[in-house]
Amino acid sequence: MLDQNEIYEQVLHQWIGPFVSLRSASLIAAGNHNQGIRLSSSEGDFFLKINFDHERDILQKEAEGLDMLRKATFLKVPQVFGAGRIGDYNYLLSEFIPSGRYQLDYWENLGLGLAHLHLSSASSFGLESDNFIATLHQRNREEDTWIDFFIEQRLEPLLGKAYFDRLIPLDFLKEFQTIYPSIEGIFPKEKPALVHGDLWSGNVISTKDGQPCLIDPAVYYGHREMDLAFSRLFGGFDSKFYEAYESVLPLEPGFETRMGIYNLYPLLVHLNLFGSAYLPGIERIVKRFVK
Ligand SMILES: Nc1ncnc2c1ncn2[C@@H]1O[C@H](COP(=O)(O)OP(=O)(O)OP(=O)(O)O)[C@@H](O)[C@H]1O
Repeated sequence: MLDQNEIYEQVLHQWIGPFVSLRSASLIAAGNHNQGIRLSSSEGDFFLKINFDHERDILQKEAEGLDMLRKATFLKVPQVFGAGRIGDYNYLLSEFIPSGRYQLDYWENLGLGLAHLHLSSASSFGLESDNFIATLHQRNREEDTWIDFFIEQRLEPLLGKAYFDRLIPLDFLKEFQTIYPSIEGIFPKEKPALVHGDLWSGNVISTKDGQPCLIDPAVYYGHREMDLAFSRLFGGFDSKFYEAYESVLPLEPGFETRMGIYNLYPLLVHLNLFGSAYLPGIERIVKRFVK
């Protein structure tokens, strides 16, 4: 049986070349579901993300998402070398991003770069295939309207899962669904925009040059305000980020009211992943929209 370093070296041989030799491997991130490992080699450093999911190609989908982001924005996104399975591991091998101190234009560039990303459009909301947000299956069946996509592909699957897993009672599931008609008219009509899909502060890291780098996406063509709402959920980004974004793509009036509705999705993600501590936040938003 191969030891861990031999497995890492095999991954390097497959994607970097037969000549590369591993010098060291160090665990730099032990997340909720994955491990992040810095591989130092004769060809430089690489970032290896692994998990032990036996059935699902979560990191293959993440690799595809990173590639889509890289093609659509001038922001830094790690280059992907490969993804797949070896032994029990599901892995993603990418460029290692050494970190540095934020430069003064960090937030401004992040705002401009996100706006650049959102200028990538498609003819419908969704994506050719499903992917994942953290370890949750994310449905992307294409829909012509944002409201249909948001309800059918985002809210309903996770609401149903939460009920099935006994995280919410039937009464609340029904109350939640009563708000659908009243939210129909609140979204500004916009073209589908390529979104990062999981845009919170932990998924933007600083490069050696102190510039923002996007990681860990859950991409699809959605309403661009999803990314902005999500970015405000856990503390928010610097105000320079929002100013720069709006200098390119201003928001329609009423975003503050709509924000809670968009954030029902990441809150449902958290409810399903981490449990009922996230339910009161969802209940508060739903109550505001119950007629
Ligand atoms: N390409 C990279 N180069 C260097 N470090 C990286 C790279 N990608 C991620 N990291 C580091 O690893 C950490 C975890 O990465 P990532 O968010 O992709 O993992 P995760 O398991 O999905 O995390 P979580 O469960 O917290 O969402 C990041 O916060 C960052 O510090």
